[in-house]
Amino acid sequence: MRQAVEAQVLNPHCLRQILSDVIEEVRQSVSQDIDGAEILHSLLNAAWLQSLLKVYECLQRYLRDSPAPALDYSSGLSLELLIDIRSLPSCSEEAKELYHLLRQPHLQALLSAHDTIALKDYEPVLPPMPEDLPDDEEATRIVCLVKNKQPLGATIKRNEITGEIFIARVIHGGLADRSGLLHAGDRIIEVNGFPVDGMEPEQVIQVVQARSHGTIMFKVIPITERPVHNQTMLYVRAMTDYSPQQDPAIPCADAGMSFRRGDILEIVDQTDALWWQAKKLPSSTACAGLIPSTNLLKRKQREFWWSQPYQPHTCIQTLSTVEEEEDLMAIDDKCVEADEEAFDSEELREEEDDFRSNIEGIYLAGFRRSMRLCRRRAHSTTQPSCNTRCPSSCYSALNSPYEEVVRYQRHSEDVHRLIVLLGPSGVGVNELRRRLVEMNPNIFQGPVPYTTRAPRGYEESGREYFFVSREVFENMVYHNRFLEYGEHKGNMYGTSIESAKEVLNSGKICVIDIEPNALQAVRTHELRAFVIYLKPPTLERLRETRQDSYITTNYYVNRPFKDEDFQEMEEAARKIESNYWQFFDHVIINNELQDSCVELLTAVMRAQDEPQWVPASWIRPTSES
Ligand SMILES: Nc1ncnc2c1ncn2[C@@H]1O[C@H](COP(=O)(O)OP(=O)(O)OP(=O)(O)O)[C@@H](O)[C@H]1O
Repeated sequence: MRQAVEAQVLNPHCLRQILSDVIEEVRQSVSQDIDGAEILHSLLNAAWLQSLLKVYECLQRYLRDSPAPALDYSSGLSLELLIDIRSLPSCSEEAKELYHLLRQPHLQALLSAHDTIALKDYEPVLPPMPEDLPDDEEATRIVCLVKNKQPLGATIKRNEITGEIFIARVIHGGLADRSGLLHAGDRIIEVNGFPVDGMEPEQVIQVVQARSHGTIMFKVIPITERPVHNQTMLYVRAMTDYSPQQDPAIPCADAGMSFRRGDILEIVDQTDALWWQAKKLPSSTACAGLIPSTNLLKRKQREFWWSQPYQPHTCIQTLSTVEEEEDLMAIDDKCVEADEEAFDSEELREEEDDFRSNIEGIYLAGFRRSMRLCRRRAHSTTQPSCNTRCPSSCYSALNSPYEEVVRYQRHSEDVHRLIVLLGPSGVGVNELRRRLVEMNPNIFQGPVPYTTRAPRGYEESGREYFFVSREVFENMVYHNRFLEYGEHKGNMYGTSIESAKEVLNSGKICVIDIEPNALQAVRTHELRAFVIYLKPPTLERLRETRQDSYITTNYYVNRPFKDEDFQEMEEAARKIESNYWQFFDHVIINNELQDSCVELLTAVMRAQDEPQWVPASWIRPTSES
């Protein structure tokens, strides 16, 4: 067998046959459960290997046949033909088709490429090798790079004692990297014939940039031992904004990459402890950019905290301060305290509103006004008590500037992902949630909330609410069983984790709306929340679209929107976005109601059926989560 194989290898056309024989043999090993056979089988079966073999066969055939071009002026010939056909007094259908084909830009490009190869007219012509090369060829290397519009893709540094210039890093996917000839640690002796020892790095760059195109010749002493790096693929979600142009510490601002909170980054190189290389996804460029490492960014964030009052413009933007958070809550507290009695006079209308949540015998739980009003004063479980439920996963996302993410595709037999809607008060969260549930109550459902208030005559426990005693409610709070809860007119209201899980376990898609500060409670391994942010449109569009809409305020059950309401909504949206944008999986600008409904439905179905980026800890839960 071995001899036969060796004989056949000489004949490249048989390679594919040999490969398929080997695959067959390995397949038998797979069925015998032999260790490693499965990996080998999938490797040998890979489409790229088959393609590679085809290319190899073509090249072999080329070597054997040594084809020569029949002519080297096919573009000119095609032009002559076009002129001839056009000058014909009348032409056949075939001639017309030929004329049409020859005029196609793709065919003209192909003919032009053919002529270039036939004439061996290769660009650019590299300069001749310098004559004064040292005898020891290993000691120096001459590298000629052809410069195009792309930057060189390497940064340099100077040894302050010796004045020698070294390549500090090679940017992944850049010109230098793709050449495979320059490496971090190589010492540069000359650039385009100029000795660079003793020069400042900026002067060296000027020499490099002096030629905007053509070739750049480096004489380098290659680093003797190149470190071997086993780079692992890492994807992260940025939890902060970063701008290299505003970062004085970056080694080369032009090589830096800016990003915004929520951007997904592919980290392609972590060899440097301070500066990583990354690409923003979806990426259209092969070249990576420099970004600060986790440790460096954390350090910058700490420095930012200390210098905040004095340094308004900075390269990073961190999460909100505690004061800002309190400010968001303070407006509601003031309003409620100012006119607590106004609610009593609206009691009847509140009940009427309750009835609207019953369509054709189906009760839509969780849309009650009392529940909505109480949430404005809500205390999120994430504040004091989350520590016991998710000690690291809740806070790590807030503390770490990058959150590791993985691509997750829900299996059809898995429970659905929790759908979370949030937005500034009045933007339309309830309206859209209600419309979604009403669209198909057999698919979409909200969780049944808990309350300590007494049931009314028509209410049933487990339908509108779970009616529990204050003692039971407080016990649930103590055990972190609420995603969020609050108090309204002396009664407690809350949405429990179990209520949401119950809907999910029944096979339905659970749709809830929460206040932003409860976000960390839903971003867990078990709920795998998909967060949809409803953003208000411009003030102008709000005025136009909300003419027949009503706002639920702390004073009035329903009243038309005023301009101040729209301004407050915009302001609240701005604060939510500046604090929580990185957690949004999808953003809907709630402009036209009908369009928003369609977009919501599409996003919800995509969340369930298409791959999404989710925190890696959801898929590889740590012992704490
Ligand atoms: N795109 C829209 N165009 C016109 N009116 C809308 C639109 N979206 C919502 N509305 C209306 O705006 C009003 C407020 O909406 P909704 O009650 O859903 O607000 P919300 O975001 O739930 O705020 P809150 O939690 O304070 O009640 C309702 O009358 C609703 O019908």
